[in-house]
Amino acid sequence: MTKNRKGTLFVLSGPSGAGKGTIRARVFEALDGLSYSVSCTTRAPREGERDGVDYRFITPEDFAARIAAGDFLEWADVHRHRYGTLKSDVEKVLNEGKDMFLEIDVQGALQVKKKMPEAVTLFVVPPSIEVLEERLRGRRSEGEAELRLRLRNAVEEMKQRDLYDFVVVNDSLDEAVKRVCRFVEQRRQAL
Ligand SMILES: Nc1ncnc2c1ncn2[C@@H]1O[C@H](COP(=O)(O)OP(=O)(O)OP(=O)(O)O)[C@@H](O)[C@H]1O
Ligand SMILES: Nc1nc2c(ncn2[C@@H]2O[C@H](COP(=O)(O)O)[C@@H](O)[C@H]2O)c(=O)[nH]1
Repeated sequence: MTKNRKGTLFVLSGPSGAGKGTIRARVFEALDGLSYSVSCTTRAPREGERDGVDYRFITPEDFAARIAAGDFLEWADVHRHRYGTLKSDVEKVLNEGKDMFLEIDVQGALQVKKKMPEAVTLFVVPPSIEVLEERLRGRRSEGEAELRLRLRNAVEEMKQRDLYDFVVVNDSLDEAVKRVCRFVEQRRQAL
């Protein structure tokens, strides 16, 4: 039987290093029928990242052209780079009745909620700034200046958490994944 309802858009947000990507990967293993929106970014690929899988890596010129063309559902300058979600990707998946996850920063999440109040927003909080720093350092993905910038931005981003539909503290990963899965399932069943 084909579903004629639109899919649900889940927006996973929170500071860099809070664990969004880690939680999302585990939620996708646990739950069926979720799609992921591959964002565009002007940042350079990290070791192991693949174009079209982790991000669409595009030039600042291409990014600007896409803004001018109105291609983005949301976009933002985050930690000195640009990131954006393509409207066409989201519309296609939701119109097929499938549920989709975005994994984006706070500015982007608030833009989406304004345009699509029916979107469901989730905020991942690290147990503390000290633990966030440890985890970011452990990931070894940024140099010192970029890491310090991400930590400074985290303090401001965390002040926005009350604007979200659901907040999860990522202390024990298993617990955080369980809570997010339970919340997503409840939202899916409520429709
Ligand atoms: N509950 C946890 N306990 C210990 N380490 C964790 C936990 N959750 C995530 N991590 C580790 O913390 C680091 C940051 O996690 P992750 O990359 O998922 O964060 P993120 O929010 O997606 O970051 P970004 O926004 O920069 O992409 C990773 O090395 C990850 O393995
Ligand atoms: N507003 C948007 N933010 C995005 C998007 N894709 C990723 N992000 C966020 O940017 C930071 C940094 O990411 P990183 O991969 O360089 O560590 C992080 O908070 C991401 O969630 C997007 O399309 N729009």
